[in-house]
Amino acid sequence: MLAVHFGAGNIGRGFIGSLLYQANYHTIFVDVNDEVIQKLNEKQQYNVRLAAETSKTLTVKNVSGINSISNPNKVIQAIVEADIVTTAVGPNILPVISELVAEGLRERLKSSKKPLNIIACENMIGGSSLLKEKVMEHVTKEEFITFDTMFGFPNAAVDRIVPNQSHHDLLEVSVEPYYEWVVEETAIKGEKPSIEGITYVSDLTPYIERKLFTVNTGHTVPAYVGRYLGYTTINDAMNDKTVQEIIRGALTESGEALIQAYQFDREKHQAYVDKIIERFMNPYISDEVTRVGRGPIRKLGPQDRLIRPATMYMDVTGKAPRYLAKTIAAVLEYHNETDEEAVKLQQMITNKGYEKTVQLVSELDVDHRLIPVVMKQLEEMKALTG
Ligand SMILES: NC(=O)c1ccc[n+]([C@@H]2O[C@H](COP(=O)([O-])OP(=O)(O)OC[C@H]3O[C@@H](n4cnc5c(N)ncnc54)[C@H](O)[C@@H]3O)[C@@H](O)[C@H]2O)c1
Ligand SMILES: O=P(O)(O)OC[C@@H](O)[C@@H](O)[C@H](O)[C@H](O)CO
Repeated sequence: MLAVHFGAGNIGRGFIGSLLYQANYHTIFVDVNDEVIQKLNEKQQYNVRLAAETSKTLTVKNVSGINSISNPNKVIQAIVEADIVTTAVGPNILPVISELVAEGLRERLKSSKKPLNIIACENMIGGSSLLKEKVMEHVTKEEFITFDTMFGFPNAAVDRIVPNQSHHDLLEVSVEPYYEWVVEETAIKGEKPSIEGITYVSDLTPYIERKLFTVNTGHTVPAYVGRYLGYTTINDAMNDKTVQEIIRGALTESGEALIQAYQFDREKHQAYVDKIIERFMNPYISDEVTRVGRGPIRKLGPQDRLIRPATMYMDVTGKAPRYLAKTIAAVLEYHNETDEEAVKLQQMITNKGYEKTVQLVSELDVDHRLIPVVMKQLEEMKALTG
């Protein structure tokens, strides 16, 4: 069995790659990082270490790599032979890989009648649907129906904290023990991939929203409020009383929105929140606030982890989401010269001001009630820290 996985980064190697190996796949990683690709081909294996009190190590074998810049034809051939295609490249890169995926699928149709599923494992709503939309932009009208019939793009939710790595061995990855991979069964074409660790569901929406608006919403608090307060790691930020108050408050607000939208059981949802806070405090993982805070413009997007739960909360309760607004205010104060989106956000703020910037990036109506709530929290935050 052959898996082609785009993105040999943290979650690619540390999560998807390890489950594929355990399900007896040979995984070809496709990446633009030549150093990682060369090492994968040289070693053909790597270690995944569980960051816990009793650390266990899994050696992931049967792996190789292709550099998609220097060897696009090899990627196309790999897609021809694949039994599954997965991605973990980041939401902004899905459009970038779409043409190559389309070429691979087109080539496959010349010699195979076997359906194929392409699963985007990204932190976003509708990741595989977006990839499908972008792939279809490279397909002719005549090809469209065949592509649509033969190739499934089931959406997915993936959860495992995999920080940036700094091991002597370039391929080694430390990961938290917890994981969850939920896939939309109804969009599968042909046989359902048998991979232990995947939970198939008929409607992914409650799962992806629960994950994104709890794990990722929660994560923004130690990242942005933590950075504002001068912390560099998530663990250190999580030990701060202000961060603890804001994370509990923000997750109560997003929780209320989710509970009312999907009729989640309150007690079970609270247990889910408590478990997540515990995961953020895992002393065996060191995660940087700049990794978790990367891409602040994406994170202020209309469907993403802050704006969407904040507007859902306002819609269901009629109240102002104080803690989510505080966190959005902290995003507006996020400075990081090495993060392109952070630089762009600050340039927008300099040119257009806070209010216009938040309105533009969140795509909220100019008179949306959330905007003054965020501005009020921003003022309070600045007054507190002088
Ligand atoms: N790290 C986590 O804790 C975690 C958990 C769940 C989901 N995710 C999601 O997984 C995705 C990847 O995150 P990550 O943390 O692994 O990031 P990462 O930066 O470690 O990995 C991304 C990889 O994609 C590669 N890449 C970039 N452009 C490419 C291209 N054109 N073709 C092929 N590969 C390309 C990069 O070189 C890199 O190796 C994101 O959507 C993220 O939100 C991450
Ligand atoms: O990957 P991002 O940039 O969307 O979000 C940063 C973190 O919140 C994220 O990577 C989490 O660690 C992960 O989603 C946990 O499952």
